[in-house]
Amino acid sequence: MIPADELRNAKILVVDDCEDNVFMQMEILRLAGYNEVSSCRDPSEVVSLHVRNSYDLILLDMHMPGMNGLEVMERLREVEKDSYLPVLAITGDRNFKIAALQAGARDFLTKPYDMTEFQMRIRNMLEVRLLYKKVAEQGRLEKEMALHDALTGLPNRRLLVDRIEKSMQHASRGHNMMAVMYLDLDGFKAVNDTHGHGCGDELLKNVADRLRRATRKEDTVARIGGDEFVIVLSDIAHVDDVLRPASKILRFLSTPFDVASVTVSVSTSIGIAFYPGDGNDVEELISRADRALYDAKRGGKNRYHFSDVPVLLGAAM
Ligand SMILES: Nc1nc2c(ncn2[C@@H]2O[C@H](COP(=O)(O)OP(=O)(O)OP(=O)(O)O)[C@@H](O)[C@H]2O)c(=O)[nH]1
Repeated sequence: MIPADELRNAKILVVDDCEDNVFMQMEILRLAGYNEVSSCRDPSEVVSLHVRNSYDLILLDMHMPGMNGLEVMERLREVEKDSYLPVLAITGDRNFKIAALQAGARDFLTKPYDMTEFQMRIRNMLEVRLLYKKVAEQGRLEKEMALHDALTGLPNRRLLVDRIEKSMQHASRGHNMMAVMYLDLDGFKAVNDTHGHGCGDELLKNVADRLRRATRKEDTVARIGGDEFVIVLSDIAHVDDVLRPASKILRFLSTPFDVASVTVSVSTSIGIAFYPGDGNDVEELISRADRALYDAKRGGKNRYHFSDVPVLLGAAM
């Protein structure tokens, strides 16, 4: 059920060209305890007001000069993204009831209306509207959780695959390159072993923040496992477009972290693969970057290693 204070704070718009009607409805709503009620006497303003304020309920008079309630609803449908029109149609003409419902109104009141009926219908409509919003928000959160890592909030492997695909398509259209950087922290296990798993978790969150800061907004930073991260770099035209962020990341992550009241030090090794030079599909690119990462680890850690740099970037280096 919807808590009473949420109902009282629902946003309501009264639309009627007649000042007396507006006054009376506002009074009834005020007496019923609703705090967020506003009004409008010009039907042509309803859509822009709704876009700005996203009302939970619009009490809409059907007969207004210039634009009737049905026309207002038609325009509201164009802007209402989730196709739920929170409209309670008010009409003195019984023949208008069906047309109003067909146009998308959730309920109607026929004038003259009974005060109690007016209040009950408003309450019922608001309950449904607010429940609908909760369900939609829950769905959005679940979708978000399915694509993000719970600890750091970064994209997970599923979303990463999609981002790499899009970046490859973008590179292909622009006759450009993109790069996949595969990172694995050096010495992370020792942090867990010495300071505990909680401290290790905090460190991973701090690493995620620094990686975000070391990259551009349009790049994707994903966490795909324990201490493993992947970064997608789009619009690569020159080797410097990769060398610069790679060096920055090495520098950022080898700077000590203050976590859980201790200072800990790690570094990172990075393997880098390019599209189209190193592969033409997502899994191949990730696996080439992973192998390059292995070479970086074997080469002494705290460094980056290209998958196939001489072939791809010979001219640029
Ligand atoms: N705190 C924490 N630890 C994790 C998580 N997931 C995996 N781990 C641990 O992370 C460690 C990763 O192992 P390694 O990559 O071999 O550790 P490392 O010391 O960085 O090894 P090198 O890469 O060789 O330097 C393991 O000890 C895992 O148990 C997590 O979500 N939180």
